[in-house]
Amino acid sequence: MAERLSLATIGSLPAGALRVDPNRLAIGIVHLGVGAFHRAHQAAIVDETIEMTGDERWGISAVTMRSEQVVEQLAPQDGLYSVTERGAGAGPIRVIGAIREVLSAPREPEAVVARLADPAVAVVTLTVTEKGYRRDGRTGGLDLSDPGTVADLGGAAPTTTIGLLVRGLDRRRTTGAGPISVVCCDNLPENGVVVRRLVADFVDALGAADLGEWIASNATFPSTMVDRITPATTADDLADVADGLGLEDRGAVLAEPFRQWVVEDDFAGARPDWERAGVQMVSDVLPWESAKLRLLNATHSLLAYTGLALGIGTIAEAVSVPALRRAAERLQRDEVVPTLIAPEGLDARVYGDTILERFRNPALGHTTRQVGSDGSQKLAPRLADTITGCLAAGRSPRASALAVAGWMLLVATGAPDLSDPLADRLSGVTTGLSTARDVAGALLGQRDVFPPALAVGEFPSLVAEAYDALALADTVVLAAYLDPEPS
Ligand SMILES: NC(=O)c1ccc[n+]([C@@H]2O[C@H](COP(=O)([O-])OP(=O)(O)OC[C@H]3O[C@@H](n4cnc5c(N)ncnc54)[C@H](O)[C@@H]3O)[C@@H](O)[C@H]2O)c1
Ligand SMILES: O=P(O)(O)OC[C@@H](O)[C@@H](O)[C@H](O)[C@H](O)CO
Repeated sequence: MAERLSLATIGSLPAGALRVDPNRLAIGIVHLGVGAFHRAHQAAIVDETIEMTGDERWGISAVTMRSEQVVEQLAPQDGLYSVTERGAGAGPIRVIGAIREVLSAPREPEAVVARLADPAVAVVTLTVTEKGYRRDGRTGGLDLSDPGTVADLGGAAPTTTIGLLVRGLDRRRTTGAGPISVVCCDNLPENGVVVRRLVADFVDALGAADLGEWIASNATFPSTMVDRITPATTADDLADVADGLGLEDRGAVLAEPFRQWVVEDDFAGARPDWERAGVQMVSDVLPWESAKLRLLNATHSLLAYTGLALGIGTIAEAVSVPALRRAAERLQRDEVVPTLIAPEGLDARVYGDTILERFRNPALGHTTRQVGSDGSQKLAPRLADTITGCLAAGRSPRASALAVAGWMLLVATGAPDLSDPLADRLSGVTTGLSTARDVAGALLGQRDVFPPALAVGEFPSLVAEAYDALALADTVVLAAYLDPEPS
């Protein structure tokens, strides 16, 4: 059994794997939600920025919001872990030194609040998944009936993302710790605007006007577009990494070589010189976010749900099935591209093609099940603008309807378990319904999942048609659904 990666064993690492000296770094960033994606994306970019600039203020305090597993993975390793790139153009393995502390919000909330209020901390980043924000799907604001939020508002030790964040902001206010920038890195449209609103909703519900004024003058919430396909690490991956590294690394992550981070340049205080590591600082992120969510994430969801319906395990396998590839191309070329305002200089069709190429990466093993999780939180942000745009332009959004139908089929049949926070209620909604039209009508009518515009007009019938085609699990039928004979 190989020794474990830690500060004590870095002397055995392959030459050049660790590029910054972890012992020299101060903590300047708090990250909430230290999952695989943060480790492969923001933390890796921070590490590279420190290497390129020599600015040692930006070590990361990484906070787990729920599971202790990541603490068990990273704390015995002094925060060190490796990033392995997989696929064409993969670079050498890199050990990341940027994470300098690992905290557990459920176990030590006061330590997290104290770190958020540390005057040396100027940036908070977040990847807590779409459901981690506890929004009311109908209004987009904070769900004030959520039990965790209710408890946080009542003054309990905070357990929710927004409750914890607000407690930290309040501590900064009362201690004069200085301005701070809150940088959401979850796949949500206008993610900075979303988090600003949720924080404001929480502060309003507290009735804390002073805090609200302090936040307005001292905190910013830049929106960001984040991109790097990062599957969950498997036991086989860990064994491969140990072979390459010569040390056991239980915190290892694997990702595609591609990565992109577009950040709204609206910071309240200092920030790392991320541009040196290729980050795009822009005045308006929205076109970038829309293009990515509507072309990449929506196509991902389409392949995940149709793939699951056909019993296909990975995205790379799904995109190689001709009928599913046709569905992906149809979604991108016929439904998204004509209804999207692309960022200046981006050819949306070429962007879509490169995304499909990335999905084909056979070395990633990104499962349809992982991509398909939490569908009730993801479908509308990824597809609603495309569907309404097509309907307004007289286009038939057949591929978008297929993605929605695929999700509905899984909800109605209950298999596999996709860990959706609304799973129980939604499967109850479909109990006893026997026709696709009834299932489509009932689920499209869920106001916290879909906007009202999708429940009227031709869209429900299209979803029902797609549902029937997909339920047969026959690629010939699917192909005929996607490209019907002209009547
Ligand atoms: N994995 C990717 O390819 C990728 C790419 C771009 C963006 N993202 C964004 O990052 C998010 C996390 O992805 P990941 O791959 O790190 O997933 P992960 O499962 O490895 O980590 C999820 C993190 O979110 C936290 N979390 C989950 N539910 C929560 C809740 N209800 N409240 C608070 N925290 C909660 C977990 O504790 C964990 O730290 C995604 O949901 C997405 O928004 C992921
Ligand atoms: O991470 P989620 O759960 O929001 O979505 C699943 C995938 O679509 C997503 O993680 C992509 O891999 C990622 O957004 C690529 O940058």
